[in-house]
Amino acid sequence: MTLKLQNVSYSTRGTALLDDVSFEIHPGEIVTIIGPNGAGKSTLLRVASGLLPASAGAVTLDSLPIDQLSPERLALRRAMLSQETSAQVRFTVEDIAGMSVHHLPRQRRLSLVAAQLQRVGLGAFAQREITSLSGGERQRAHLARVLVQLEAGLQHGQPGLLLLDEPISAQDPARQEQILELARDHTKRGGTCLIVLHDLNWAAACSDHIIVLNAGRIHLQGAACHVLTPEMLKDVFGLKSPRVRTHTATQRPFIIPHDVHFTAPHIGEKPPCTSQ
Ligand SMILES: Nc1ncnc2c1ncn2[C@@H]1O[C@H](COP(=O)(O)OP(=O)(O)OP(=O)(O)O)[C@@H](O)[C@H]1O
Repeated sequence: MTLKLQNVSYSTRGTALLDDVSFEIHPGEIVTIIGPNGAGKSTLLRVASGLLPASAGAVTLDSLPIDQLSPERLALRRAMLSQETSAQVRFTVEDIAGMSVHHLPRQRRLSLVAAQLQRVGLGAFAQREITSLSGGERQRAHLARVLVQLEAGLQHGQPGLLLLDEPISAQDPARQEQILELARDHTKRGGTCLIVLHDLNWAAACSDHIIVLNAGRIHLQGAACHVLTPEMLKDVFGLKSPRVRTHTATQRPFIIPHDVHFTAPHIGEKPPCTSQ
């Protein structure tokens, strides 16, 4: 599934939240969007998913204008994990994960749900109420729902578009790795993936292409090594003294976000890492 945005803008109540955004994602690729709070990342994901209509420009999925796809056809082609995964209602985890495929025969639905709950580490949680889960578990229950939707769509054609808005924000380090591996598995099968990430080192590690969004506009886009520079980190994120190194094994950049400015006031009383 190829996603293409051409000169896309989005405004609401006279405020421009996205301005002239263009990029493409092809099957097999992970593209990440990074940018400061309020840059427009979630808005961009919603416009790319067809949940919000672009005010100007075009969004297409395999050359089809997204606003011409019925909700049913759209649901077979793309699935999105939103940033907000709070739950007030007393659904079970199994109910949540199966929400997008309630129209399928029961056995088929349950087997799809069981497989995806297993993949996100919630195999034993199917009958738990969603309200009883921790924040990280709840986020993974919703991820299972998204994966179920994509698996169901697979029966009707090629692997779809996976849109993830901060999918690792509530996860411990091992789960962060696991979730980004699930995204990579999706692209290895020919799927397409667009992810919003705040963790710049994970963005460096997992992306084929990075889009830096600032104040609704694309500031820069390209490979991690071209995008994640000290200049960009200062200009866009306002970091005072970022350092960028290159991982010797992967040749990808990694960022040390702060230097002596952050630690200096605390130095003096006790060195942080002395042996006993
Ligand atoms: N309905 C709306 N009306 C007015 N402003 C809005 C509306 N929705 C979002 N905004 C504003 O648009 C900007 C972009 O919001 P968005 O949620 O896309 O940012 P983001 O980059 O995802 O931020 P974060 O990193 O904090 O999640 C924010 O300043 C937000 O307050």
